[in-house]
Amino acid sequence: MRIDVVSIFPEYLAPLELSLIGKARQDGLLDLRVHDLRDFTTDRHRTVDDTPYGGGAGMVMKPEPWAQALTAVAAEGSGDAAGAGDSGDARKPVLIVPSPAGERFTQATAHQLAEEDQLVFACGRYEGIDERVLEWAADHFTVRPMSLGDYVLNGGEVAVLAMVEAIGRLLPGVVGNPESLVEESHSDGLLEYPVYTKPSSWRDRDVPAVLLSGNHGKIAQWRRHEQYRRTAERRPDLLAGFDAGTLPRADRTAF
Ligand SMILES: Nc1nc2cc(Br)ccc2s1
Repeated sequence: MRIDVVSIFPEYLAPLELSLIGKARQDGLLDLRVHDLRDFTTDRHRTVDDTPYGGGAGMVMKPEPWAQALTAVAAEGSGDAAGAGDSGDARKPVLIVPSPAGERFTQATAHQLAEEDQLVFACGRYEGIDERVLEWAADHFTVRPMSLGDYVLNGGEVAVLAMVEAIGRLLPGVVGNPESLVEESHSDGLLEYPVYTKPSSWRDRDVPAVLLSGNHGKIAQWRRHEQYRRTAERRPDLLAGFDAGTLPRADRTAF
């Protein structure tokens, strides 16, 4: 997979050189490139913003630098994709625009995006990007404004760090033990169960006895119960679409 990130603060994306994602890049499992939007300006001041039509506070990101940057990264990516296979049927790259006004990014979204050939992340700043950029981009990209939650940041970079990690860790070979991707929060519609390690008694708090029993059937049942209990307590909204029939019988009406 190829990922391009366009930002006026490319150094914000430096954490993507570390840890699992950094190693995936070194191992050639992920081709991630960060671009400075100002490199696509043409004036001596490398201007990327201007005042909003209709008035109001703050500044809006100018359209032309974005069009230049997105055209460049799409062209680079299509060259890679064409090289990847003789079919030449590379899909349009996906343009992900972090925004409080976007669709909700979930674990399901991460799995879906991990299947794409190229992702391009456009990091807005100020009051946002001129809307005509997203309209224009629809001819060249699948455009997806994306929200991590109902709060406002100062720019899209922090959201991109989170999404790239959530997507990158799903790529083949990135996580050492793929099994660890299976029992995670949201992987089966529920929150994950609590985990424990040595010592079995710590500051007068004991590990649940079932986990020391060696009875794998009971352990699996206890873990499922805990997933459901936690989800009912912390995220009842997730239970709306959940099939309780997959629960141990005693749990089906317990909450
Ligand atoms: N939650 C989010 N807030 C923001 C703010 C700006 Br400015 C750009 C992107 C995002 S995503």
